[in-house]
Amino acid sequence: MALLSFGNVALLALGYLIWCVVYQIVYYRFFHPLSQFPGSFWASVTRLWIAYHNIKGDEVAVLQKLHKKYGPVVRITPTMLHVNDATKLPVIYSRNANKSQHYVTGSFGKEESVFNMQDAAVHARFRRIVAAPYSFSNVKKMEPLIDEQIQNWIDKLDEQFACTGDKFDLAPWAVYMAYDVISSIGFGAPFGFIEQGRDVGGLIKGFHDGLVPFGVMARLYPFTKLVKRTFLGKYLVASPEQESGIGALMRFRDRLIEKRLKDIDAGTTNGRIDILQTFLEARDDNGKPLPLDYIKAEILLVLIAGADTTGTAFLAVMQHILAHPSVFDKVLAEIDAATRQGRLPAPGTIPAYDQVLAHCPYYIACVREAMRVTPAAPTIFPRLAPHPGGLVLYGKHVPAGTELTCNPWLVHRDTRVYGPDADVFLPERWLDDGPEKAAEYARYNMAFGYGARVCLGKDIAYMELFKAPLHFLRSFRLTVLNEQRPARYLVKGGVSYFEDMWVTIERRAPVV
Ligand code: HEM
Repeated sequence: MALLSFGNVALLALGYLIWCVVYQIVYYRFFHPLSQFPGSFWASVTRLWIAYHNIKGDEVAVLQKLHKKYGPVVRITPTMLHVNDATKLPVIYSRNANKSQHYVTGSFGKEESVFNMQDAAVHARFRRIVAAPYSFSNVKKMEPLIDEQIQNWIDKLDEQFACTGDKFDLAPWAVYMAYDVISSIGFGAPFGFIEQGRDVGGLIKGFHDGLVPFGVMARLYPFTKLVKRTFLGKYLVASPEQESGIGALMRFRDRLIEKRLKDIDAGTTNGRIDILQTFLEARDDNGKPLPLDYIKAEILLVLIAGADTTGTAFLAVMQHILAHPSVFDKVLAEIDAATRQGRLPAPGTIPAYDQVLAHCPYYIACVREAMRVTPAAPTIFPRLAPHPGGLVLYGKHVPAGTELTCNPWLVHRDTRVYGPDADVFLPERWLDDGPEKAAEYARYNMAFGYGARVCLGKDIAYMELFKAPLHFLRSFRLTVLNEQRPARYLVKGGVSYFEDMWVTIERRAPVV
């Protein structure tokens, strides 16, 4: 009887807990195969270390410091290595590399999209099916839809701010444009961010609010998986019933899909070419339509992956150009010269993608350089070392199944590739270092991810970024209200965004 007293049971439980903690520390620090790799003590024994730095927002800075101290490979969780050598990207992100369980959070709902499918073979099968609407030839067809939203945006800014002289925060306004572009090419109609001049339905705020929980859930995945099996799971898995930002996005998506299905029944889709229609018309390898729940997951991904990221990239381009007066002058001189020579259309018309690419190399270099120095997703993207055999890094064996990751922020600052000024925003490097070096910069670029899982919306994003900031700069003369610090750059859960880019604008005189 005495043996089973409450005190003894509690002692037993405490003893067991202490044994688990001691085992975790001793095994992972001294006996685990990754114990041969350097890093912080706490990182080697618990995932709480990286979750803590992710919440604190200094994950990248801490990793950078560790690499300075220990070299190109450091251990950042008990089972994960971080590599800052850009030339190792093709090895780590090889075609058959599976994603790790870091991706299974439930933050985007129950159903998986191509983004969080872990198995490389399963992903390859689905990616083949859903890739068509993202192909460059399809994006070219969408160019007029993208132009329409950019022009609406410019007109609205003109009416609301250029004509009045009122100051405004460019940060949310850039994201408004990106949301309306995505909804226009994704579903055939803009959400109405530009027209209403506000965060419709709180989607942007909701998305930003969800970033920290998303980052933490991904980093603590064994714990996340465990909780998802309990009654608390419903709070971790996003659903349309939730009041969260993702819940709002899901409801919005469901309404759009419902309406589209009705249009299809009524025969009133009028030959649409948007992404939703392409998914609804897609067939799997057996000629069957894709399950509706799966289409919903892919459409949600378009909303989540495509708007905020592009808005951030737009603002990164602006921030760097504005912070460097010589770059600003050079960009405008190039645009104006191309306009005078008739290589770009008159300022009232948005230049075609091909025109910008052919006649504004310096501007294009600014876009590439801004995305190099300030990537929209400065976070970890873990893959598993291949089965069987694993791989070898700097002479050390990395066992199969080990999590390996790079981070765009850090590989883009690799002095082995970019030289001692890797930290500096220098668009000239893309032009003056010669075509071979530029090809090398492109080869080791991770702004859109890497390898077989590289961003499907890359061409859509480039289409927007090659046009919208350029058209904005040639349309308005800009005054930044806080020249010392044009904007605040925040990283939450591994995703970055800008706030407080206050400016005034006036219409630019036509180029003669
Ligand atoms: C500047 C804008 C963008 C950036 C920086 C960006 C970044 C990324 C990154 C880093 C990944 C890879 C994630 C990983 O390896 O786990 C990714 C994947 C993806 N992105 Fe983007 N993205 C952008 C715009 C877009 C747009 C506009 C869309 C769609 C309209 C989109 C759709 C996707 C999809 C579907 C995937 C998953 C691809 C796959 O796993 O096969 N993205 N994106």
